[in-house]
Amino acid sequence: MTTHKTIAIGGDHAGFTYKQALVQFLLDEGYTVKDFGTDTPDSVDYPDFAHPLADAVERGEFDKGILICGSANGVAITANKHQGIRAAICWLEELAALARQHNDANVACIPARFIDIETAKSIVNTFLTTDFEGGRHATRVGKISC
Ligand SMILES: O=C(CO)[C@H](O)[C@H](O)[C@H](O)COP(=O)(O)O
Repeated sequence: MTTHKTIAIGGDHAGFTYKQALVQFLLDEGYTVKDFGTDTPDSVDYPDFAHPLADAVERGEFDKGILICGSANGVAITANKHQGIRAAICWLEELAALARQHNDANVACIPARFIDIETAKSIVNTFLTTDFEGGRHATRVGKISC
């Protein structure tokens, strides 16, 4: 269970089934969730879903974002085009923790074709329950935007 947090989630067809499972997982954990789609397993283009989610997270409408595609590369590349987004590809729980602790990541990108759904749930949980460490890391994060 968590303090009430609002989560944006989205992805392409390769992430569809994982997105559906993760939405239910997040709701069961007590989060408020907005699903940015896609809404079917039919082939789509990941930027069409990653950009609107990144815009909304960048505007502060959500505490964190979760993006899912086959390798996570496409959604990460797209989301990181947004100045206010720090999107990290997370295929291990430890990488999700470090993305929060050291990089203050606000979007986790999940490679649906390379991990199982229970690992994906654990990664998302770790990402959403790990705090930024600040200190020396805050100095570095402050230098990211050009
Ligand atoms: O951008 C990607 C590759 O890094 C994503 O993993 C997409 O999900 C993938 O390209 C979709 O591939 P498909 O053959 O069109 O299903």
